[in-house]
Amino acid sequence: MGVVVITGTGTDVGKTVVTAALVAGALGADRTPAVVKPVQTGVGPGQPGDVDDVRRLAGPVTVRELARYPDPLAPATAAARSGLAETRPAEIVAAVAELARHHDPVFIEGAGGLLVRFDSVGTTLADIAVALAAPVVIVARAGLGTLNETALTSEALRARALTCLGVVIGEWPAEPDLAARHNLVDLPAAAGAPLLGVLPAGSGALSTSDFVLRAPDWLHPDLGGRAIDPAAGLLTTVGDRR
Ligand SMILES: Nc1ncnc2c1ncn2[C@@H]1O[C@H](COP(=O)(O)OP(=O)(O)OP(=O)(O)O)[C@@H](O)[C@H]1O
Ligand SMILES: C[C@H](N)[C@H](N)CCCCCC(=O)O
Ligand SMILES: [Mg+2]
Repeated sequence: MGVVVITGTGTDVGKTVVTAALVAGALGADRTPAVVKPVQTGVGPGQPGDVDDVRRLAGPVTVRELARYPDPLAPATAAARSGLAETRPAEIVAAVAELARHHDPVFIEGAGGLLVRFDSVGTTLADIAVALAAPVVIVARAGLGTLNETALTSEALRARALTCLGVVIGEWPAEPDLAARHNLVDLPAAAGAPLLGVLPAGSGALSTSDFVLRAPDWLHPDLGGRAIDPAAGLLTTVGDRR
């Protein structure tokens, strides 16, 4: 699998929970995953960041957080306000390359969506993916509005000749509305890539043992899971429109 970039259609879409599920799948398949969060914002010193959430859900796994800025903002802005040095892309690429010597896969979780700026030069997660020639997973919302957000993200990947492995829905509601149900069918078309996972709402609050046990059922084998069609059990509810 190598290095895989986990982006999202925005912030709070479930990238961290999805990353934890990917780690659980990889550990279950006797792989040696690691997770890099190049820049963590919105978290103060000593508070748990995204990589700590990954370990809380998926269990012990090698993680690296390269920089942290407390304001809940884009990394470039949060770095500028903090007065701390911003994080250079070469530093991120080098840290990932070093981890990839002993870990497979290495997941990189961005901050917010694909084109959020990491530094004052305008470096984005897309630039990091290009530098590492890494494929990308898009984490998307379930409901109304996700088709456009996902298509925009996918188009930005294509414009950079980046490979989109597929889309994962970060939080599938217990009672999906009409838009969410149809999005199971429409998201792959919007993305030009398959739907490779659906995480149920509440999965982020599971215990480690339950999360690890269940995670493979949310993901396609291409992402280390065992669900041939992650939407299969949910698709039966789409019938009421047609
Ligand atoms: N499947 C899920 N089950 C339960 N809670 C979820 C799920 N997906 C997301 N959440 C919750 O939604 C919020 C956002 O999730 P998450 O932190 O994974 O977003 P993110 O895309 O990683 O955001 P960021 O850009 O800050 O990294 C969190 O409060 C998380 O607990
Ligand atoms: C603070 C938040 N949870 C993320 N870490 C950063 C999200 C930046 C989003 C910027 C934007 O797209 O407007
Ligand atoms: Mg996150």
